[in-house]
Amino acid sequence: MSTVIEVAEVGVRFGGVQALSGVSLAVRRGGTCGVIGPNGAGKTTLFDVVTGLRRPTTGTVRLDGRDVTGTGAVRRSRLGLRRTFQRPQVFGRLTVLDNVLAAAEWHGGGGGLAADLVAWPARRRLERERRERAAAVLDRCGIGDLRDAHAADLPIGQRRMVELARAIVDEPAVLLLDEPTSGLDAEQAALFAAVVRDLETTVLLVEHDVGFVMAACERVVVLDLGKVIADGEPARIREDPVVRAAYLG
Ligand SMILES: Nc1ncnc2c1ncn2[C@@H]1O[C@H](COP(=O)(O)OP(=O)(O)OP(=O)(O)O)[C@@H](O)[C@H]1O
Repeated sequence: MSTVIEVAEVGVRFGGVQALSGVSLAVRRGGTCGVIGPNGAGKTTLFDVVTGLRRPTTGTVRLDGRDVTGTGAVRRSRLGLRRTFQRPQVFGRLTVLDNVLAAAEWHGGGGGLAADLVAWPARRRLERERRERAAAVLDRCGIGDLRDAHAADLPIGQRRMVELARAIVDEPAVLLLDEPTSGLDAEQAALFAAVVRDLETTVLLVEHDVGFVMAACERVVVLDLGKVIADGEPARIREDPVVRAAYLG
């Protein structure tokens, strides 16, 4: 099984603070990996390095075998990387369905008015398929009945589900989730974990809620003081004495 996300010997230094040192991890195609660790462990910094918001001081990042260490966030998104944010980013004035449609790529092509007229039936079919795809994703995320609501009127938990629907509607190659459960109630968190587990996408997530990470991820990496102190299956991580001492207590 090939590796899609590969972080090799990454170090990040902020002045006198070594936020990450010698961090390596690899996520296989279709795998779901969660990163946990106490406050200040370096989770956000690692996330920013993978999304392209921060260039590491040392080490390399590869996406699907391609070295992207010096590649910006926009270009990484063109390579099929999508992310969500700690505060959900949605268009408040648009309906829930339109939020997802705005994120769903339009494969109908350009060509102006003449091309529009000639290709009209085919484009109408593509548009219908796109709407069906968007509606199906909303159902999957448990917000199908909210399709006509304005995103701004929704509580944060539902807005987070809208953001997830937007992120997965095009079945991205790689999905990064930053603190996905903040604002979710227990039922929404369970649904979120189930949706993420069923994705064929390769997923890396950073999260405080250890229970969620154990439920949603097949792999867990534990950071402490900028270093990987454990990396393995949830059951093993839960029992790991080093992790218990540093973090789980
Ligand atoms: N821009 C910055 N300038 C200086 N130091 C920083 C910067 N960003 C992070 N740090 C430091 O790097 C270390 C790792 O921070 P980071 O935010 O990555 O940890 P974290 O695990 O995400 O923490 P939290 O769980 O609190 O969000 C901390 O010591 C932090 O103070």
